[in-house]
Amino acid sequence: MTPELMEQNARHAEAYRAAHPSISGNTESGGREAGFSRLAVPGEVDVTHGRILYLEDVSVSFDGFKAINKLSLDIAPGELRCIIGPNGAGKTTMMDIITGKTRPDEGRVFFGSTIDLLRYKESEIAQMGIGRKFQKPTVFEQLSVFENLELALKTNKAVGASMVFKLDSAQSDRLAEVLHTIHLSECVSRQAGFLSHGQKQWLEIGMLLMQDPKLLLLDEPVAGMTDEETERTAELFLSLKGKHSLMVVEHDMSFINTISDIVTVLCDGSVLAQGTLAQVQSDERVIEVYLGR
Ligand SMILES: Nc1ncnc2c1ncn2[C@@H]1O[C@H](COP(=O)(O)OP(=O)(O)OP(=O)(O)O)[C@@H](O)[C@H]1O
Repeated sequence: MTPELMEQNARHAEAYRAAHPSISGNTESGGREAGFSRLAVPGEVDVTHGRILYLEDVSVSFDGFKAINKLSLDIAPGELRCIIGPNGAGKTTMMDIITGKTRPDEGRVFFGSTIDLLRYKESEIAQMGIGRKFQKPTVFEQLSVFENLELALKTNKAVGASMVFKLDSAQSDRLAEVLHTIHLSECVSRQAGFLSHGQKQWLEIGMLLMQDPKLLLLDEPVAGMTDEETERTAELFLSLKGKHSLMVVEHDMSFINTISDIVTVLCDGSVLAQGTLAQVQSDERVIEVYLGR
């Protein structure tokens, strides 16, 4: 992480806090005011109440063990929310619930103000515009960067199951834009199997971006990356926020420091603390369970 990049985001966070004085370490709503607010349009996610994602009193147990325990959390449109917490805190399970992989025993999970995610299947939730990136990159190693991105469009229902697939000009433009965003314009013909670990992660993020997701859930995106790749990933995420909403689970505090506005600390399946990184880092409870003394 260069000092310039950290400084740049520190300035950004400062400006953000100045513009949103209601954000404090203890707000349940976190960065609710952080993003843009749009009028409700039929077929679009209704974010007129300033929330793209809303979880209320969500619980799930596995064999009697409460992995998620009355978890309440919300995210503003365009926000980049960082989630930290000790191993077993429930971070992955929370993402499983949002994406429909795991059904909670109780609670409410809404996408915007009107879409009750608990009524939909995992595939339907993905189609709605919630993209998920798991820790390990899962690109098609035999295919080129271009073909991987093209394939991401083919999986979009709107394209249909046509055997002969040709990009229209809008799709070509989108692909070029995504290539640029993920810093892979120069590797467009390279076979994905020959990319570095970081480049594979960016390619997979690019595949999600091809479908223009409204919300991106990213699980430990910089694990295994070099310092330079981590830095470029920070730049990438900062460039995505505002256009997309992002939820990033990470353990790398330097990375979190560079990208975060609001950090939510999960512990024992619920929110232990929330605020700027500096606020949660000085919270005795967080130091006790996660950051160490
Ligand atoms: N399908 C399952 N069956 C049984 N227990 C589970 C299941 N999924 C998760 N758990 C348990 O729930 C708790 C929360 O797990 P989860 O993977 O969500 O934590 P996490 O915060 O993502 O941890 P890490 O940082 O290690 O990835 C853990 O104790 C885990 O063992």
